[in-house]
Amino acid sequence: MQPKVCGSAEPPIIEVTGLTKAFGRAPAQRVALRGVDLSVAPGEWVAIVGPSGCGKSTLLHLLAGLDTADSGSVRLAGEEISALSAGRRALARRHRVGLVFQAYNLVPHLTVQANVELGMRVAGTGRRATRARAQELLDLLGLSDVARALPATLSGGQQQRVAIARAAATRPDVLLADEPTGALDSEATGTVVDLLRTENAGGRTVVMVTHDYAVAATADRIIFLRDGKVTDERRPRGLTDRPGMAGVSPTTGTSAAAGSNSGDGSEGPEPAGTDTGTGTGDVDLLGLGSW
Ligand SMILES: Nc1ncnc2c1ncn2[C@@H]1O[C@H](COP(=O)(O)OP(=O)(O)OP(=O)(O)O)[C@@H](O)[C@H]1O
Repeated sequence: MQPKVCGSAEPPIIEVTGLTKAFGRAPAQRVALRGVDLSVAPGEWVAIVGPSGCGKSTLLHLLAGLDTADSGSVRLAGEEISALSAGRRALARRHRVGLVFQAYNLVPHLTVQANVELGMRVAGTGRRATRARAQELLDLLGLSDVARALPATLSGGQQQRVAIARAAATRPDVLLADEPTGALDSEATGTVVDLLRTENAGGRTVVMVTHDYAVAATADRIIFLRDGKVTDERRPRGLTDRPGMAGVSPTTGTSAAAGSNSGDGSEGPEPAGTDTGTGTGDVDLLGLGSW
């Protein structure tokens, strides 16, 4: 499936206007979002990047309906979720959204497999289909060996992959992922990016927050957030030219984004020879300056 672009005839699956959010009260108030507008087309893959504390996770939480904004609107598939009660927001989320939290939020007393199956069971998916889908994701993410283990016995990277498998399991319309590769080495990062690409190709809209230049560069579009505002957006490569991350090391700098521009008018990466991303912020994959 060809990723779609905002501005296409189809209405956006996510539409955010004038979103503001602050925490606490003056003088200790922290303003997280200061009027964010964002449209995401169905089937699009968007990366949200920006410095620590600029509001990325807050935005993701509001998109998921986990929290409410002080003002502004969040429409998910045309439904104004900011106006819903917490219970109705939870229902909208359950039907449409898969969430990968920064803290994973796995259920500690359930095995890896049971965690991955959880959403499907809640949704009433049949037993055989549930097993098959869980097995497929565990295989893809290299977790089959730990299917019967409890989350606490896994490494951080393994737990992160379980969280991703759980979020993707129900084939939600929208996958929202907060730092989905934050705890992973370069090989596992490639595996997760490949999985996100597969899910995206299957029609899922993906919105991910990331600090990793190379991971951001795999998206159709990168949104830059700073001080609670969208300051820029870029298309790291042509929409018809989506080189894989498999075999590409985001930590050694041979990035997917170092491929050629497709010449379709989208904004290309820095020319070959430019240092590529490491996730440590020491080189500048897209010529973006510091985030
Ligand atoms: N529950 C909360 N209570 C108080 N302040 C909060 C809360 N959540 C976020 N903030 C504040 O809102 C601002 C934005 O936080 P947010 O977590 O959205 O940033 P971020 O860009 O995701 O950061 P990071 O990259 O470090 O995860 C920060 O100043 C943060 O301290």
